[in-house]
Amino acid sequence: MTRSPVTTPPPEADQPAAHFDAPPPGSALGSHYSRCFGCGADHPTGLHLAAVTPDGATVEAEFTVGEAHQGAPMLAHGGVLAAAMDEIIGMSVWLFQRPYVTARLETDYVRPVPVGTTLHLRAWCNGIAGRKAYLEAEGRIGAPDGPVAVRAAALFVQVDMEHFARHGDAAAIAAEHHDFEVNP
Ligand SMILES: CCCCCCCCCC(=O)SCCNC(=O)CCNC(=O)[C@H](O)C(C)(C)COP(=O)(O)OP(=O)(O)OC[C@H]1O[C@@H](n2cnc3c(N)ncnc32)[C@H](O)[C@@H]1OP(=O)(O)O
Repeated sequence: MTRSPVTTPPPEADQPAAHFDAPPPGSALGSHYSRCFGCGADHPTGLHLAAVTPDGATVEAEFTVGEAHQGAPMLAHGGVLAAAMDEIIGMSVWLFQRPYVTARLETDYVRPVPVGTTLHLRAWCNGIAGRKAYLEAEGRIGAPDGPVAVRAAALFVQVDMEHFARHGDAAAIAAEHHDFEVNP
């Protein structure tokens, strides 16, 4: 992965550890918002990613590129692929049971991804320093050990729930959302 210093954990970063209340190994993570473009079941044209954590430390999901996702003829749009990477990384910080948002997302496009391809997405955290989480993801063609098509590195920053309540409906967020434990 070509990564800038912004998405590289500093030497003093802590090793990430899942929250005691995080989804256990082998379980599905569910959607963080039903109308989310990345994971919401109610989004009419979204990516509909459904992530699982096989081990409590990484998350995985599959994304099949459809005709609605084209950039060049019969090839996936780079922005859609970046959205998929953002989403799978966003799901991986769920393991910490704290609200984070993307501050920076860096993406390497390694191979073209034709319509009809199933990308196997995987994300994990490389370190946490204060409010900052340093994360990475990859998308492989056709199988979990298939050729890498996309890589991403990201800096996510922890926020409080007010961040979302300022623009969304606070009651609706509370009704469908996990109760994040901000001070475990
Ligand atoms: C209901 C639950 C829903 C769950 C949501 C899942 C989301 C899925 C992923 C997404 O798509 S999120 C949507 C896209 N992202 C955004 O809309 C975030 C927009 N940006 C912001 O809201 C603010 O800029 C941000 C919260 C990221 C930071 O603002 P703050 O005022 O809270 O913090 P500050 O600016 O002091 O930055 C904190 C630290 O992060 C660093 N930082 C922030 N943004 C950075 C950046 N872009 N690049 C590099 N460093 C950055 C900043 O330098 C600083 O470092 P130090 O602590 O070392 O001084």
